[in-house]
Amino acid sequence: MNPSHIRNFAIIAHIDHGKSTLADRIMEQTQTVNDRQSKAQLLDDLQVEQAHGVTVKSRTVRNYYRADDGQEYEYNFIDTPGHVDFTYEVSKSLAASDGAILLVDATQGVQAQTVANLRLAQDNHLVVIPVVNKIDAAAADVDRTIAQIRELSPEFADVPVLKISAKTGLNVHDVMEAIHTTIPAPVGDAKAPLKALVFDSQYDAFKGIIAYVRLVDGQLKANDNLVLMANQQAVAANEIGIFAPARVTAKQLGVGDVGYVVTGLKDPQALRVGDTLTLAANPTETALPGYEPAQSMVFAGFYPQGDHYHDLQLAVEKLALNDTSFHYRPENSEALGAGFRCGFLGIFHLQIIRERLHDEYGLDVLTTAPNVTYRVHLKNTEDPVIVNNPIKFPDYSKIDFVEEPLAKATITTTSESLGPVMKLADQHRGTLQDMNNQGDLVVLNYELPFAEIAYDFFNALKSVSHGYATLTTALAGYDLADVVKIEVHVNYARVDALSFVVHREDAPRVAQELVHKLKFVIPRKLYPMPVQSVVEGKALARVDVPPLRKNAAANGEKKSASKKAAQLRRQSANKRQAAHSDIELPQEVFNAVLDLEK
Ligand SMILES: Nc1nc2c(ncn2[C@@H]2O[C@H](COP(=O)(O)OP(=O)(O)OP(=O)(O)O)[C@@H](O)[C@H]2O)c(=O)[nH]1
Repeated sequence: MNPSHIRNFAIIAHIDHGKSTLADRIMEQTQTVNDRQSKAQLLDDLQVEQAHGVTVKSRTVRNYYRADDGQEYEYNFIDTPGHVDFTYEVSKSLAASDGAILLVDATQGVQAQTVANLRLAQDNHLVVIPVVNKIDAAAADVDRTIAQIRELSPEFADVPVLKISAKTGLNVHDVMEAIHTTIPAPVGDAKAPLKALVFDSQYDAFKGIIAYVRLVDGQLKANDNLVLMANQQAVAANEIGIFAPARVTAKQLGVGDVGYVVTGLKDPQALRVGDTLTLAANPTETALPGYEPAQSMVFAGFYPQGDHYHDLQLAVEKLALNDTSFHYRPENSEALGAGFRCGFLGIFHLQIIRERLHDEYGLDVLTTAPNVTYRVHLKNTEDPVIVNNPIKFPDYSKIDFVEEPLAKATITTTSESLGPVMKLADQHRGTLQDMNNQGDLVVLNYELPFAEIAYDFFNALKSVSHGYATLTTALAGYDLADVVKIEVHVNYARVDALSFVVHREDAPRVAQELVHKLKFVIPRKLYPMPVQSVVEGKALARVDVPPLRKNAAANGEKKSASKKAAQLRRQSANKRQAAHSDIELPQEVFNAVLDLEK
């Protein structure tokens, strides 16, 4: 299609404000999907997405729209995730778009993520169409929401704000029209050498790596010989096509088109999102700017259960290709053997990756307690040691001082919950930087240690604010931290995979809580086993895991024969387990560490 009739746009919004619902309506109105395909949510097809009701991966779909002016337009839209952990996915989608629809729920008004996503869109110089959604809902306050939108940015001061219900379809037609009248057509040179941005990728079991591309200049034809500019990797365009929303093959893609290339590459490391694809025979001179790689904020160990190391290796490689903000590298633990140290954008991201391993690869992994990256300065050395695995935390006698990452956290909340929210931030060592009002909401800027928000801060925030407060975070640098490593010894032997780092003042309390939790989850042996929390060489807390029950056959209690037999069976099962390895570490043991109030 002529580029003047193409529109590439993203839909951005706060979580649950209705992006996926609007995407479904757009596909219906353009007959991209027929009724038979029309499930409740067409786009959120990952199992994790349906389970949590949130979008995790961005999606791309091409639609053809016959506009009121009689012309046909090609609408490529990219549905984006709304959860704070997935901002990186949003910025990738925006780099492939020329405009964005900013959706605001009329029952909730402007929220923190609305503001954050609008900033991202403005950073990418996108034209933004403001839209109020859910006007059908009883609790909708349309006028207030419009007033809030106008306050958000001078560019909204006197543009029309559309009022729709994505659920009923009311006024969605106005959005369809605004897209071609407001968002600019892509600009590019069809005669120049091919220049295509790889903005996402996916691993297909049969076809290998599939690159999602947006063409900037030139043309791309099936069977072209291509090259990835970052590492000069050769790529054969075995198959090219578009998303409708499933993949549909095409013969050629032109300026402004969004589509896919089946690269034939099998090694998940071979392709980096953000790279530029060009023709091998006639390459473009300069690559596109690409993106900064996402920075992992939270780390945890993944270990296979049973004999599945290689399955886990393949699975994490493929997941990392599909989700470029997920990082991994091999690591070893004395207690658990070979596994991976994985980096995530946040705890919710960790949870999603675990669930995807389960749903998409049938793998259940043991997950060690998450932690942030510490900079440990040793005595008599210049450069700090970077530690993102507590096992590697240096011995306290060698440490001069430690620094931990600080987060700049922006909390948006209602004035009613201001008190409890500030108290919570205080309890988590937050320092208030500034505070201002945005309509009926209060925006608080805090600096607080990343470790404090890495665990359950978000859930606690939701609970003290009755679900209203939202949070966005960014790395603000590093700061001195008085932290210590807690080691767990079971039966006088250190279990390395259970080590974690806490603030010194919390150590005595956490050490006590931990051993009491472990008492009930460490599998029992025939003899009592001491469990100790050790900090800087001293045992701060101890409990004894009681031995397995007395021998059922030998005890003198009067019991019916069948009860005795059942008890014997249970007991021999326990014995078999105990004989297996010295100390077994089921996930519950790690959960005891995960659930601690640190
Ligand atoms: N009443 C009403 N409910 C709506 C409307 N649009 C969406 N919803 C509901 O709002 C909820 C969230 O909608 P989604 O489309 O899943 O929201 P989303 O923004 O895609 O959410 P994430 O993918 O999690 O970021 C769903 O229960 C929808 O049925 C609307 O116009 N009116």
